[in-house]
Amino acid sequence: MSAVEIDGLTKRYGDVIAVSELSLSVDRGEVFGFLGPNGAGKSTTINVLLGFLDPTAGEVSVLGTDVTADPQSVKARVGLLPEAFEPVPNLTGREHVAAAIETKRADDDPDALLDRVGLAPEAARRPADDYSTGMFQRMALAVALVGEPDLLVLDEPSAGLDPNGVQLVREIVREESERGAAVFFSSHILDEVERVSDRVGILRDGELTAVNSVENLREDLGMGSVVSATVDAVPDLDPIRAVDAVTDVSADDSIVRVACAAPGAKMSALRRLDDRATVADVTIEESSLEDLFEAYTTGRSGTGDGDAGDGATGQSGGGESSAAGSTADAATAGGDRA
Ligand SMILES: Nc1ncnc2c1ncn2[C@@H]1O[C@H](COP(=O)(O)OP(=O)(O)OP(=O)(O)O)[C@@H](O)[C@H]1O
Repeated sequence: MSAVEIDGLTKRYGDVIAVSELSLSVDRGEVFGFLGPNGAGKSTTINVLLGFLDPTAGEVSVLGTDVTADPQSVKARVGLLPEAFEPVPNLTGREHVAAAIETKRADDDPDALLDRVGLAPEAARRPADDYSTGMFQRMALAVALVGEPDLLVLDEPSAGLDPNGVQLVREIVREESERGAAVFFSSHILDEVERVSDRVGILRDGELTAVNSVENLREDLGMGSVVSATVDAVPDLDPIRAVDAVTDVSADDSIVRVACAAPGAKMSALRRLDDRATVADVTIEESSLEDLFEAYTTGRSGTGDGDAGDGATGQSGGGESSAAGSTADAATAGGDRA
């Protein structure tokens, strides 16, 4: 059974189509990165997923339950880190987490959760409305983790975090996925998404233009990698150009650069080069998720023959919406709050 199954989701706000005919599934234990420019429809999708908004059309089931029919039982099994989590005035960080544990009828130790997200005990005893953005984000993450949820929905989990915090989020996402939870998260930090996601979905004007692993998206667009090899003398390069999925070969005095559209081409090209010259050093530069993101959200493909914007797997329509966030949302979904 999938953790998330979205079938033909459309959400309209009056004349605005925020999400259109979006279909998507996320497996248990999978880390799914949800990307898209501002206003693409990410928060709208998340809000529907969690039962905060009703779909205009389509079906959404979470952990095998129809969200529209039974939003409460879905919320009880989901941990949510909303885009905007508003603190309860004067409530300490620890009290926020304790309230979430009570709301979810979970048996977590609040101190252990706060320790896991790196919020020091002294800080946890201070009112959360005095927290820095990063401290607040750590507390909100602890709230999301309450009750070992089967699905974690994280809207911009690294917003406001320092590099150590970003690294911590990555570790927690991995641990949760290893425990068997699905993780559905949106982020504008593409490096983070690439490091942690099994697959990514890219939304553009409410339409899902691509769903795949980053590696496969690179391959689809022909935006693979560039192998740069330092050689003693540049040989005839035609045999290297003849390797399958090699899209370009160039050289200067001692460096041969080979653009590869598929992972397998790198070693084949290198072997041929090594047969014809002495290779002293090699570096490999992968096209970044930034490049892919640009290609899929503007229709501009970087180097390859791929046709960005056609949609590798997904579909949907355009729009934008409001975020799932807020204290109340976290309370009901992931659970906290007094
Ligand atoms: N309550 C609303 N009423 C009317 N239009 C809305 C409403 N909420 C969102 N929209 C529209 O739906 C579209 C999708 O917005 P949404 O917030 O889902 O995008 P997003 O991808 O989450 O953006 P961001 O990255 O900026 O958070 C936007 O064009 C927005 O104008």
